[in-house]
Amino acid sequence: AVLPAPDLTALGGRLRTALTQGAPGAMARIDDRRPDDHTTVHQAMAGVADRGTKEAMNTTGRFRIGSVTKTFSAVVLLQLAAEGRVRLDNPVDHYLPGLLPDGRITVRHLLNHSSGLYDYTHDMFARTVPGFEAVRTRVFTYRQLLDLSLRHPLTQVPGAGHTYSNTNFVVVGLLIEHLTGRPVRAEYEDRIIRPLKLNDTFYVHPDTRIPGRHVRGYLTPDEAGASLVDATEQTASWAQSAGALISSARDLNTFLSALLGGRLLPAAQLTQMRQWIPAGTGQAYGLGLRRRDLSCGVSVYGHTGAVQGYYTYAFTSADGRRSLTALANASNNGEVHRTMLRTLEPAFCGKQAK
Ligand SMILES: C[C@@H](NC(=O)[C@@H](C)NC(=O)CCCC[C@H](NC(=O)C[NH3+])C(=O)[O-])C(=O)O
Repeated sequence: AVLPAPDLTALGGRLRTALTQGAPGAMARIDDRRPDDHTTVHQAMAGVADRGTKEAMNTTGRFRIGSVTKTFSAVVLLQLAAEGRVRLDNPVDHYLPGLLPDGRITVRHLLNHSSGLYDYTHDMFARTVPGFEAVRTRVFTYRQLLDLSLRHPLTQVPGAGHTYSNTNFVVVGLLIEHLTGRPVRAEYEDRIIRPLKLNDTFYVHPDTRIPGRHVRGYLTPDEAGASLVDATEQTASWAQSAGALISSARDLNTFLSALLGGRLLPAAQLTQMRQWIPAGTGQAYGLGLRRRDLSCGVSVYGHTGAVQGYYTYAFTSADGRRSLTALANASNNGEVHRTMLRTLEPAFCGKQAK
């Protein structure tokens, strides 16, 4: 179905609102492949990419994409499933005996966040800035992150519904490395980054630097009125296969368009990825993929990301012809998060009745 033209005025308004709510900068890029197969690129930006130099926000800089990484990890595991090297409904125990405390947890439970594994980031970041400072240069093994989770009992019976947990995609990373004998970086590069020519997309863990031209990210402390913390440099080792990729608006739009356009996974696996379980009002979760149902009746597919200093929103239409990536270089700021989610409507529903 042909979508209405994006409402760029409303989109720009949302970005400016995010600035009034505390984001140093915000931007959005829409790639729109029309029926005649010409692609139009729309861009909007506001504020600064760097509070020190006052460099203007831009849509070409690289940034930390947080949990949008989970969609990349899910694609790798689903490609392995297509190659017959893993079965989604096998228990994780079948591949990694004794790793998890409950033999009922399957590979699918990891990918749709229904395993019940406790999310260790709840403890790690209970106090936002001290928690970040304690881990920003640390390097964790997957096993250490899993051990932090296993200090807590399962939060639910495996398969009993969607309960989001970063731990699930740490185990996915462990599983990918076990099945392939290679680091997840090599699998991202060989299966996604190189084939799609994602030249702004990197997995540099545990290096703390963002390669090349990038947007600086600013963490909002819990204490009202406290100064923003420049969180640009970190190992992101607390996240790894759950959130440590670096990318750009162009590359994420290319990635999601290719994914929903059927150019990354065989049809059978894309169908599995779109097996939805409810995940809140107008939301559902598939396998490493979020679905959001917009007010105009359009559903969009992708993922959000929240890593210190960066909020990412990356979604595409059902056929992958229109993709939006929006970024605010702020985090731990609920108002900015809610405002940036409201870039989806102008991007995919166009002009709304006032
Ligand atoms: C939401 C998003 N999830 C992610 O991107 C994952 C990688 N991030 C988190 O789980 C939040 C970590 C804390 C961020 C910190 N917050 C705090 O420290 C709060 N005390 C911050 O906002 O920077 C998703 O899946 O959609």
